Amino acid sequence: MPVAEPEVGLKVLKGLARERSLLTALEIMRQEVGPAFQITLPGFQPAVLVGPESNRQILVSRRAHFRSRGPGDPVTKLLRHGVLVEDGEAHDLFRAQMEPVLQKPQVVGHIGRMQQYTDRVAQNWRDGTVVDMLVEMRRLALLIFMGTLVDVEFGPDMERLWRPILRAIKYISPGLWIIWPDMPRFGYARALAQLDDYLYGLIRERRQRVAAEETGEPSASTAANATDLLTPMVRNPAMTDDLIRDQILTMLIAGHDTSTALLAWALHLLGLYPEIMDKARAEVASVVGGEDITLAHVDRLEYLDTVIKETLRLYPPIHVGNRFVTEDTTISGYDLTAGTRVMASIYLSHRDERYWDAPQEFCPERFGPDGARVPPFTYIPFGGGPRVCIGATFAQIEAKVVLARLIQQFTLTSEGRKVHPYMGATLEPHPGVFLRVQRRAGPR
Ligand code: HEM
Repeated sequence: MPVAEPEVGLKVLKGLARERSLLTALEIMRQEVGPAFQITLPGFQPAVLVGPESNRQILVSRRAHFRSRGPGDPVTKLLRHGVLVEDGEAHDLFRAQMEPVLQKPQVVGHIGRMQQYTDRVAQNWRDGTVVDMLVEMRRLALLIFMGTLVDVEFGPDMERLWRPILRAIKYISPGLWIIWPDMPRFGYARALAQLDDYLYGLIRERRQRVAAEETGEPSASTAANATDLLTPMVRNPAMTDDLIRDQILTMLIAGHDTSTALLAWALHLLGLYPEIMDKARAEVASVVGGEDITLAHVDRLEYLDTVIKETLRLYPPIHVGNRFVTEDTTISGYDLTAGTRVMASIYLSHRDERYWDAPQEFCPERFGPDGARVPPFTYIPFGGGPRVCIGATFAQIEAKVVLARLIQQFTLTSEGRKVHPYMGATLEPHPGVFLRVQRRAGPR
């Protein structure tokens, strides 16, 4: 596997110091070394692979030569037997259990609630003030995820659980643990226990609700044709409280932190490019007008769809597919020995000059009818193959509803503050997305 010459190493260090972003380091390595390279830091020597052929082999054709997580990985420690951690049969069983709720016919049933939650968050914005959309979109993504996919009102618990959730995200974000897997992690235990208390409490309540329905007692909602993730799990005798906790926490983290990033990036880019914002607004005005958003509108918001796709290209919230080689294998002609950490760089594939025109530019039109096509597995914001994102449909519908509603209701203008991508659990706009909000006059 190619490695960087010392002078490239120097360039990388300079880039790091200038941009304060590890992505800059990866971009310099890609430019100087090529689409496959090995990082050679003490204790951290992943093989980084870029481009459709590598992506296809890692995600599909040679996937049996990899596993997703190491035992010392904080993701494994936190999410235990969650679908994101498990491989093989256990993975397939958990996944099959959750998939029906995440199909389009079920997800579109949540459009009304997605919009209501958007209104609820936005009603606290004071006209003319500057709002940090990174924070607001997290609030919203949490309300939407819990309200629709867990069927629980999260509002009353938001403030109490805000910090524990951020601690859980920090716990799994890249850090020193990558080179020192057993390092002591102070300052997390209490927050994570608080989150667990909440989740186990939810499971207990749901078991009671389902039991009450089965004995014919009246209850708040019907579990029989549930469209949430929790109720069917509670009904499944094979699912213990621990296993359910692992799946719900997995989905809560994977399902809201990514949406937070996507929505915040999209608003950042729309704020930065007023002419693209104007086009999106014109489309929302002509398709939705002053009405509430319905499935028919969602399907017809084609330009907004390209804005979302292009946002995911430039700033994929999950910017890398991490794998470990379990048996010696070859990817794109490079030999990889068992035990090697492999990073399929979604970020670099999405900016690969071999496949994209002007890859650094924000240009939604490239996903429109006249845009140039790229080879399969070049654009993989949701991964691919059997581990493709289980929430991809949900996330895309949610993004459209939220953005369309905000564009319909508000004029959003950028404060022009510099933003850079920060590698947390997801790729986040750092230090935040500061937009001035002005409620639009006219019919609601
Ligand atoms: C913009 C939003 C989202 C993005 C960009 C995204 C991206 C991804 C990517 C790239 C993967 C594959 C990772 C890999 O192969 O290593 C993935 C997997 C996953 N995503 Fe998402 N995701 C999003 C939203 C969601 C939502 C809303 C949920 C849940 C409701 C979710 C749950 C999961 C789970 C559980 C997996 C693991 C699937 C498996 O291993 O079988 N994601 N996601």
